[in-house]
Amino acid sequence: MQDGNGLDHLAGERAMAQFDLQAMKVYLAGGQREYEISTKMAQLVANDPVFSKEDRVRLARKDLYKNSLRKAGHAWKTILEKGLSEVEGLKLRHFVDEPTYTDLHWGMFIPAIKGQGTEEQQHKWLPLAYKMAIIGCYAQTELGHGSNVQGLETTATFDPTTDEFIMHSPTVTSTKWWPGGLGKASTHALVYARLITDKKDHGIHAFIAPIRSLEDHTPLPNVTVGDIGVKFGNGGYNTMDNGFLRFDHVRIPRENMLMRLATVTKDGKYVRSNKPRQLGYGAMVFVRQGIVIDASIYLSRAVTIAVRYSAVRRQFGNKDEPGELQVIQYRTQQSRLFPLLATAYAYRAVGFWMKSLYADVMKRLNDNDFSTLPEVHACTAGLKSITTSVTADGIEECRKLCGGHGFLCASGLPELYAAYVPACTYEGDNTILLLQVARFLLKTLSQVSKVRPVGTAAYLGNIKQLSTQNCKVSQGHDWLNTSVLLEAFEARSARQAAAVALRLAKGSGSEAEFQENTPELVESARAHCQLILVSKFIEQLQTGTPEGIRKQLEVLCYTYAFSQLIDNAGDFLATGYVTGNQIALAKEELKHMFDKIRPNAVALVDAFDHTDDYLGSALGRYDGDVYTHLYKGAFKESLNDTVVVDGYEEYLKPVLTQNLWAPHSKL
Ligand SMILES: CC/C=C\C/C=C\C/C=C\C/C=C\C/C=C\C/C=C/C(=O)SCCNC(=O)CCNC(=O)[C@H](O)C(C)(C)COP(=O)(O)OP(=O)(O)OC[C@H]1O[C@@H](n2cnc3c(N)ncnc32)[C@H](O)[C@@H]1OP(=O)(O)O
Ligand SMILES: Cc1cc2nc3c(=O)[nH]c(=O)nc-3n(C[C@H](O)[C@H](O)[C@H](O)COP(=O)(O)OP(=O)(O)OC[C@H]3O[C@@H](n4cnc5c(N)ncnc54)[C@H](O)[C@@H]3O)c2cc1C
Repeated sequence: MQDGNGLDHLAGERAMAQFDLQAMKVYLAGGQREYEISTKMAQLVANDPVFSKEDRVRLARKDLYKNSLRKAGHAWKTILEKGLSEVEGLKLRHFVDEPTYTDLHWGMFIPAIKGQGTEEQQHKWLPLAYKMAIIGCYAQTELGHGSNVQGLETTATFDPTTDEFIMHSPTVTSTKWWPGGLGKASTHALVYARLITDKKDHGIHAFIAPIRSLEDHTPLPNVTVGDIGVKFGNGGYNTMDNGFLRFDHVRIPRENMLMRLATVTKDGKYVRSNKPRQLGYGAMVFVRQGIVIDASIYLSRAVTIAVRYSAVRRQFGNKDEPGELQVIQYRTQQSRLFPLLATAYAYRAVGFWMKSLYADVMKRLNDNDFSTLPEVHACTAGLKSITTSVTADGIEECRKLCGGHGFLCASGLPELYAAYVPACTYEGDNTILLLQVARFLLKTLSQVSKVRPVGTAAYLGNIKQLSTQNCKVSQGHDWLNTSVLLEAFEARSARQAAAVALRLAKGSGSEAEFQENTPELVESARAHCQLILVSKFIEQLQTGTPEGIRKQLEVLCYTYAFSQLIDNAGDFLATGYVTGNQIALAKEELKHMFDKIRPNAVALVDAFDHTDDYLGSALGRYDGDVYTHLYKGAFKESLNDTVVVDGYEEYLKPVLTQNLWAPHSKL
């Protein structure tokens, strides 16, 4: 979508494209309707001055937060006034492009009530939440515990004499700490606390606690609440009011405990339902599945900036060609940049698949079928972990790929990184999540002779064959076969998992031995997730991709798979499945893929359809007019508000005119 001044410095690049750009845009948007909604919402946001992102990195925290409240309020008003649908509203929020309290309200508070509330409770709370008459957050993490949910200390003690729970924060470490939207905006918190009835601790359950007055927004009696402070980077995640919260024996009605998974009766009896307690983690699973597509979006933004800039930027040259070379011509630039481009495409395809996986498990849960829950948990946890780690590192790599100018906030990359990098921690620390995948793999392997693995773990059913047969590639083009590639990833993953499982099986089964093997367990989980990513990219590509884009997607798919193979060559070699020579052949094939991407590179990032407003980058502009806009941008810098800097009289002038230190100088 062009919104520059008409002069297209990248026109030559675009003329080289060999695929149907429009069809690719529609594919990446997830369909024609999604594409149209996206286009409409992007324009709506770009044309509304309230949503301007200008100066965000220069604002002081108070102003930044107030402006973010203004935008969130305006977004809600726009949704209501224009009668936007849910999908349109979500897209509008997406283009407003800053973390805010409504994310937690819609993304976690409401899903948790839906998943854990009884019908009666949903009836009571959801209408209020849907019209935003209350604002909710998800208050799970505490100062002392985040990953270890079972270690949370906040208590909810039932008092049968008044039919109430007493919410209490018994220690400093029990202070709720981090929940987004809690600090300043929320009126209600979904609090995870230890349920205690008749002195018995039943473990962690969810409660809806009112925390601020609906009259004047002041904290309710005996509630201490506020913002935890400035976070990493300028702008970035600082638009969010991550908060702290303490209760001092605060009473809430018994009905405020979400009772779909367990109930407390009026006389204080605790009754568990026959549903798995892990459903209490449902809101996390929901967000984790959404994070995969989100990773693709963030990575594609960074890659769009780096590809366009690399096509504009010229350095050095060679005696065979006149003028200087575009840096995108350099093999080293291509070998750092094109795999990231392919990764953004891979995550988009896998993100679409995740949505269908999630829809399927929700349907099953409604029918009381819990059989696929462990696999879905492993998939969402594992792919959340891998995709956020790679994306955060990928954004930083794109910054470096843009040289010095990438370090300027005008490139858009520092703020993008600051906003994105906490995704490696929230919704589950990435190592903790890989350990969950590893536990799932160990369990699957331990039962493999009795229970045939299904879904993404099905390949483990062929463990014998995968452990004995080696890769048959003898020439480069042998790698250009998706079955050959898939088998390589399956064999590597199966062998890594089997090796660590065997080592553990030979031991005493102690927790210490498990701990000793956690680095290998994490590596085997990563191998399993990389297999899922490669296999689902291939699968998506083979199911109904339009003709005009299939070839390019194939090139990207091979690029992704080869670069994964090469980046993890050590693991592949250590399993004995491939030889050094086979890896070398894959490297050559990867270079051929780079040659195929090169003429399409700019069009492939155009296909993500990020507007200039959304990208917010002088380097990634659609028209490639980088230097004019970097130069113009410098005049927006507040230090340049005056020609002579504020501070000259007090601090510069004495240095320049009084020669204060000169008599003592040895120079
Ligand atoms: C940017 C967002 C992008 C897109 C999202 C799209 C839409 C949503 C829109 C907006 C969202 C808005 C904003 C998001 C941004 C930030 C918000 C951040 C929020 C948070 O961070 S909330 C707090 C998150 N906290 C965690 O993730 C904690 C991590 N810890 C855990 O998950 C658990 O404690 C852990 C590590 C799994 C251990 O739990 P526990 O001790 O209870 O279990 P065990 O280890 O004993 O395991 C028991 C058993 O249960 C299985 N299991 C564990 N978890 C799950 C699960 N979630 N589902 C199913 N099953 C689970 C486990 O495997 C064991 O099985 P086994 O007995 O071995 O068979
Ligand atoms: C921006 C942001 C927004 C957030 N929003 C929310 C929110 O809305 N609601 C909410 O409730 N929470 C929220 N959180 C909290 C977040 O979910 C937790 O920070 C996260 O789950 C990690 O937990 P932790 O901080 O306790 O890390 P820790 O578990 O203390 O991790 C510290 C280190 O120890 C390692 N480690 C810990 N245990 C093990 C182990 N068993 N084996 C090996 N290594 C281990 C980890 O890998 C990590 O390297 C947010 C956090 C951030 C940064």
